[in-house]
Amino acid sequence: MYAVKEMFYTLQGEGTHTGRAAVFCRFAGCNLWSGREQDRAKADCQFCDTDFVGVDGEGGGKFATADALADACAQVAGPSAARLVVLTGGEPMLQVDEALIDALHARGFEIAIETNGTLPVPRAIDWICVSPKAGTDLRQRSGDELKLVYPQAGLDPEAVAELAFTHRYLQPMDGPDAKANTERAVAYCKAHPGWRLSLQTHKLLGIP
Ligand SMILES: C[S@@+](CC[C@H](N)C(=O)[O-])C[C@H]1O[C@@H](n2cnc3c(N)ncnc32)[C@H](O)[C@@H]1O
Ligand SMILES: Nc1nc2[nH]cc(C(=O)O)c2c(=O)[nH]1
Ligand code: SF4
Ligand SMILES: [Mg+2]
Repeated sequence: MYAVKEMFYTLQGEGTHTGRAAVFCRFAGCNLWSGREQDRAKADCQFCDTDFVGVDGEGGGKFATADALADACAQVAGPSAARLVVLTGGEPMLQVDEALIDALHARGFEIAIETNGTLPVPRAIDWICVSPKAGTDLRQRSGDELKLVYPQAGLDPEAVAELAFTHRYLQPMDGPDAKANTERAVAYCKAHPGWRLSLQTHKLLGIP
């Protein structure tokens, strides 16, 4: 059984594939925060911008089998739509398994994942984006893109710069200090050109 908060068709807003049409499948639940506001201050990840609690969002629900969930992803995309699916959450690696990967591939999907890296990701996934969180145990230490939310107290970019990722991004932390965080991220990228800036362009556009 898979618990999905919401599923929607939009443009990837972040990272290398910014601007690419994709189905987003947002799994319910995370191992670094309950998702309840009253728990945020004591959570392992305190800056989350996402509601991943429950299965009540648009296109969300409980899916009994991998085939049922993959069929739903195909339906959200529509017949002529892009065959890219982004598995996110919450923390998708709490639920993603080989059966789902196979079922999505069988329907012609290229599979990308957005993960906090605390759980290993199967290499059968086509695009692995890891976004490490300060103070957590990073187990997925390689992949296609490293997307560090910046700044994070206790997690300097230098500490993860040598990990085996093809692309490295700083993504300004959204929230009350978004403007200052963006300025700091710009300055860091200028001083350390191995890092590029990732903006959350869907927020700028006002799309999901
Ligand atoms: C909501 S998370 C879900 C996937 C996974 N749990 C993770 O953290 O990577 C999706 C992406 O949004 C980023 N993100 C979450 N809150 C953010 C914020 N306040 N500002 C900028 N990026 C944020 C995460 O770091 C991650 O790259
Ligand atoms: N458009 C859009 N792009 C995204 N890239 C990563 C997202 C996420 O929440 O994982 C996200 C999202 O929520 N919307
Ligand atoms: S790990 Fe990801 S989903 Fe979980 S609380 Fe942090 S940003 Fe949100
Ligand atoms: Mg998001």
